[in-house]
Amino acid sequence: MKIARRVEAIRAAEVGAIAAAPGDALMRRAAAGVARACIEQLGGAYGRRVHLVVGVGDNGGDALYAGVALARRGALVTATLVAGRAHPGALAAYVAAGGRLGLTGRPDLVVDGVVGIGGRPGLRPEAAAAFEQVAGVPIVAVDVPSGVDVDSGETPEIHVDADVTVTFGSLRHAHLVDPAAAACGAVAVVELGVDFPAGDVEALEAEDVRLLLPAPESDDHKYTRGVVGVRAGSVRYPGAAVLAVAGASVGFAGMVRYVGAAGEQVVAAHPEVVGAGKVQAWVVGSGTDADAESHLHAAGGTPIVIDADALVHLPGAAPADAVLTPHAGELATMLGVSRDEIEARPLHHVRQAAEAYDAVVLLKGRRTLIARPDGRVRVNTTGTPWLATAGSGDVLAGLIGSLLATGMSGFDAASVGAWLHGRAAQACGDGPLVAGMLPDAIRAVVEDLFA
Ligand SMILES: NC(=O)C1=CN([C@@H]2O[C@H](COP(=O)(O)OP(=O)(O)OC[C@H]3O[C@@H](n4cnc5c(N)ncnc54)[C@H](O)[C@@H]3O)[C@@H](O)[C@H]2O)[C@@H](O)CC1
Ligand SMILES: Nc1ncnc2c1ncn2[C@@H]1O[C@H](COP(=O)(O)OP(=O)(O)O)[C@@H](O)[C@H]1O
Ligand SMILES: [K+]
Repeated sequence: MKIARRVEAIRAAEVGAIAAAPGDALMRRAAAGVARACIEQLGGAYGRRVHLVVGVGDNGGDALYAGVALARRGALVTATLVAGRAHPGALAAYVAAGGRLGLTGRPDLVVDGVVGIGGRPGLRPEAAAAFEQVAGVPIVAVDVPSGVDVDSGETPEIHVDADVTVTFGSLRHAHLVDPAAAACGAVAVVELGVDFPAGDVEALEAEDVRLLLPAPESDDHKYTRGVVGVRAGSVRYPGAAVLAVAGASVGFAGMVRYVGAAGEQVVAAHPEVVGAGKVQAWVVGSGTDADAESHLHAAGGTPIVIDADALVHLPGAAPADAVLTPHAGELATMLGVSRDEIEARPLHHVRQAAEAYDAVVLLKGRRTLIARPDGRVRVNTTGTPWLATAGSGDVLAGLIGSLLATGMSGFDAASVGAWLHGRAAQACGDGPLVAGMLPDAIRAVVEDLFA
């Protein structure tokens, strides 16, 4: 599990280690990790031109000590001190190692050491100008891309867009949560040997998913494995029914039931699907059009995935054990704000919705977020932009429903479902895909996990 923590928790955990380490030892260790990432990015150090953009705090100190390590390996290192001064010890070591001040020529790589966890969102004009001078050159950010809001993952002001971000000891929220995560590029964590407390934002990895996935026991039968019921599709959108059922039919539940206007199309595509009856979980809403409200009421009180058209028919709180699966536009309608506001502050809004509806809320996007009413959040890090295709959300709703039917909690079902769905898109290759390809790919991903 990848765990991201708040700045305050990280600072508190590091106090002891900083006091115990002699001189700038911790900073030098952090800087060694930054230098390694630069060398990796450049394919070597000797003769490469690296430019440091340096702020007044310890973040700038990290950048300068990284410059020392790079200069010792034969790189030609220059630095702009955006406030005209910098961490004294690091600056002295930098100058002693042959590092120069001021920019000369076009560098091969830029190191962003303006601010880290001590920074306020935005860049002062001198910092912004320093990056403008080297526009288009790849950037390695120290700790976080300067200018992002580290705890909220928001980017309300101008900020650095990095290719690689090197952080220390623990991920911060900005490394996982969009839009800040999109500004980080690839993220590497340098170990500092510090113990951190639990965090409230996390991301599943393959091994976590494998451990959470349901697998049938030898004495199971189809009813003990769980039955999922799908109320999706309509005369206008029969395909949504077929896709939601396809997502529900990847094989986790023992049986899939379908109730709705597209029964013929569903059975033609999935002959094993049966009609109304008892279920352990419902999936309601994908493509249900005007029938959404009646389906929502008819589904009643089992664990339930509420998707698409059904979301707007929820009264104040959702039914018990509900997983709501809006995209940004749907969440905007539910919360009475604009889509732009949701996209600018997804972590804030997904938590607000989970609390307001007293339900697990999965907000779809590049970095899908899954929130519980108590504020705990999982971020999905699998997927490709090709997944943004009509009907892929229907498959996801069905898949989550089938996991719920096996007895998984809503939080686990939603986060495991999102992980598999995204990994399946990656397995389809770096090229176009249609939603109908996902169910087979999900099966192959699960087979790989269990192999
Ligand atoms: N705490 C630790 O254990 C370690 C911290 N390290 C580094 O130390 C950093 C934190 O250092 P600091 O606490 O000195 O804080 P920062 O270096 O992140 O920035 C604080 C300084 O920048 C100024 N500042 C704030 N917002 C600004 C803005 N938008 N534009 C320009 N200047 C701004 C502030 O006035 C302050 O002086 C971490 O991000 C990390 O890079 C590493 O050396 C590893 C160890
Ligand atoms: N830029 C992106 N990168 C990766 N995945 C994305 C991106 N945009 C959307 N997705 C994913 O694509 C799916 C789209 O779902 P949704 O918007 O409900 O589509 P539909 O309603 O057509 O089924 C979601 O799983 C979402 O997380
Ligand atoms: K930085």
